Parts: sequence; structure tokens; C-alpha cells
Amino acid sequence: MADTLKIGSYEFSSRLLLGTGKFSDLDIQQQAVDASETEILTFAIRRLNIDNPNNPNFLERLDLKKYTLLPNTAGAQTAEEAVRIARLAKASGLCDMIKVEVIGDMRTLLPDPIGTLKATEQLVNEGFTVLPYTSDDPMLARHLVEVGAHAIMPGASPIGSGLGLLNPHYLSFIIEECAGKVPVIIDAGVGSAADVAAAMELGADAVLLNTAVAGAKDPVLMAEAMKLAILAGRKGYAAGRIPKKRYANASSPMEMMIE
Ligand SMILES: CC(=O)[C@@H](O)[C@H](O)COP(=O)(O)O
Repeated sequence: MADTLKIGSYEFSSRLLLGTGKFSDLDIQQQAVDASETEILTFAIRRLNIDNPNNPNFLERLDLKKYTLLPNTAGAQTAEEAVRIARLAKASGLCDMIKVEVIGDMRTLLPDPIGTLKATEQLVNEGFTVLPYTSDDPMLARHLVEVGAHAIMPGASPIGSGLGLLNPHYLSFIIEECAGKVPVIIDAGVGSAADVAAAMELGADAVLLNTAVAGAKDPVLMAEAMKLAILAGRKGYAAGRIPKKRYANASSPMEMMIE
């Protein structure tokens, strides 16, 4: 059976979601998107030029028909702002999927939990497929699932920091909490392919990243590395790692020697 990622009524082969911002130029962006083999592209609606389709925008080199678009509400600091931005995206015919971002603090860019919960509930009620960006709080994840979120997107560390998985223990609680209900997509703060593999080995269903690829010395090569890290981490998780031991355990024990 195919190992697909299901988000609401959507189904994907790739488990890598890619942000489209911060690339040094649009050719590199296009090549990196191709190399990643992602099927889901995210972008800030506020950065998009919706009013005048004749003006250039930062998605213009991408063949958008090939991708599912995941607009996000970046820039919103209240639930009301996030809901307004999401409605604008839907009215523009972009997609009915929305990544809810309600930022509570402009220095850390950490999400505001109460605003995130309120916006998620409202947008679910309006028929959106809602993917809230959240902190690594397992109780908030539980409430988000209860109000109908279609995926939970906990940050690994602050957006753009590249610090990797700061609290794998709590992320694993969220993965447990959501198991059999909705997918968990680790979002933000990933710095390297090793971080991506670690997230997938924890049991995450997917990873969303932007800066680690866009800011790499070679973004196209890094996009390919991220694609492979997703596959390696997913297979490693499915294969079941050995338990960690405090002391050595010889690889060629004497009792198993063939005479
Ligand atoms: C929540 C958010 O905005 C992130 O999805 C961001 O777009 C990606 O974070 P990184 O740039 O740290 O990968």
C-alpha cells in the first residue's frame, strides 16, 4: 500500500512541504522546488500580488498547476486578522487549505496559542482545511484537534533560526496525541538534513521548511538533501530503531560464533 500523506481530503506522495520565500533569485527557487520533489508549496498571502495579476510576483516562475498551494496567514497577530487573510485567499481561488499563523511575539515569532485556537476553530467552521502552526505544546495540540484542525504543525524551533529540534520529547508527545487522528507536520526552525531525518524518525508525518533550503550555499543541492532525509527518516521510523543501551554489546558475540 502506498505510504501517502493525508491532510483532510488531500493525499500526497511527498512528505516535504516547502516555503517559497527568501530565495536569492527566482531561477534558484524554481530549481530548488524541482529538486525537492515537493507537492505542497506554502507562501504568505500578504506577499502575493492578488490585486493586479499583471504585476510580477515571487511565484511567477513556478508552474503552480503542478502543486497544491498552502497559503499562510503570516503577518496576522490576532485571530480576526488570520481569518480575514484566509477568506481573502479563498476568495482569490488559491486553495481551501490554509496554514494558520497568528504570531504572538515579534522577536521570537512564536505563535499566540489563544489566537491560533480561535482562528482554527472559526476557519474549520467555515469549511477550510486548516493547518495551524503551533508551539511544541501537547495540550494545545489536543485542543486544536478537538476544534477540528486537519493537521498540527508544531515548530521545531523559532522560524528561520536553524536550531533544529529543541524539544524532541514534547514533539513526540504531540505525535502520540495526534496518532490516528491528524498528521503532525514539523514546521519551522529546521537547519539541516539531519534535523529533517530526526523529525521523521520521531514519527512526524511530514516536515515544512524554507530557510534551510533558501539560505543554503547551494539551495538546489540542499533541496535534494532534504528530499532524501525525509525518505531516510521515514524508512528509519518504519523499520524501528534498536533500543539505546548504556553499555557496549559486542557485534560478534562469542556464543553466536559459527564453528
Ligand atoms: C511558520 C512559518 O512561517 C514557517 O513555516 C516558515 O515558513 C518556515 O520556517 P523555516 O524558515 O524556519 O524553515
